[in-house]
Amino acid sequence: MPDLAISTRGLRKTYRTRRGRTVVAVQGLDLDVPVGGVHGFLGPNGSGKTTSIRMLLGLIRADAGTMTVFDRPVPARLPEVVGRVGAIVESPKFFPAFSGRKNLELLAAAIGAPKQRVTEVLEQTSLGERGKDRFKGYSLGMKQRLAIAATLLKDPDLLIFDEPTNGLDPAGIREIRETMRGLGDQGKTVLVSSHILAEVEQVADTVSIIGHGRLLASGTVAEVIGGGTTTTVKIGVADREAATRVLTAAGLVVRADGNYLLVDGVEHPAELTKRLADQQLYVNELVPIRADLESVFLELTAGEGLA
Ligand SMILES: Nc1ncnc2c1ncn2[C@@H]1O[C@H](COP(=O)(O)OP(=O)(O)OP(=O)(O)O)[C@@H](O)[C@H]1O
Repeated sequence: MPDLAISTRGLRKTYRTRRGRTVVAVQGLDLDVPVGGVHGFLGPNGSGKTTSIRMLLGLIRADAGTMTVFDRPVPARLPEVVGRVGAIVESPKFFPAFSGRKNLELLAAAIGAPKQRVTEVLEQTSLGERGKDRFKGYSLGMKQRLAIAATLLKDPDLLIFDEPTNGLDPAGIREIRETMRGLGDQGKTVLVSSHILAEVEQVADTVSIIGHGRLLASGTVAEVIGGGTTTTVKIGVADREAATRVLTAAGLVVRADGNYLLVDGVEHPAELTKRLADQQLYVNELVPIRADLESVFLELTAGEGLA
């Protein structure tokens, strides 16, 4: 077993809504995050990611279960490790009229971080040149990177980012991804939650997939992809609409891809061609696509999280 930055066992949290309804947000979550590298914490909206992160950070109390951060039971011994943890759970507040650098200098002074750290963290988040510009002129991606820079001030070993790319354009998403990859490569542990697999697949070393507050799969990206028994195939067929109807009725997930169809969850491609041929629909091209995390995710979380 590798060294773990985070470990939870049987973690559980129930909310009571104002109308008296009970919502089980996290139900018996077992999560292991190895030390070093980027770990994707993945699940559909409402699957319990934010709730789990808030419990780990001691922001809300768990109903049951155990958690450790760097082998210390939390929340009991959180004070011993809190200095090694940086998190962005909600967007921090910065002064709009001050530059990014000035904002960071104020924060550094408040937490007792050396002033030269500010230059380092601006570099680490590729904000170096724009550090002297006013915060209010920053793009959303730059604001988010400044938030990451702020968490880096105290040089934490574990960084926790809850949906850091929400609302960003593709360029902003790429910048955040590169920042996370850089941190992982330096030996930091980065836990990043997301409901969008494509974003995390490219950057994560290991992943945990959750649904309805429970662990559905975990391991290296290759292990999780390899664990699926089915694959995605790309097919060319003249009447795509009719083919979609036939395949959907057979329980397969069909997506349009230009003049082709992508069919997820295929066990035997031959069966698919036979099914279509039975309806006088003839496949003129069939290419098995490497199983990707997206199709594994869709399979694992089918029907999950739509509370
Ligand atoms: N304060 C609360 N009171 C009542 N129910 C809540 C509260 N916070 C979260 N929930 C419910 O708990 C479940 C898990 O929510 P949570 O925010 O942890 O999921 P998530 O995976 O982070 O989703 P998202 O990606 O949408 O943030 C959802 O059904 C949500 O509606």
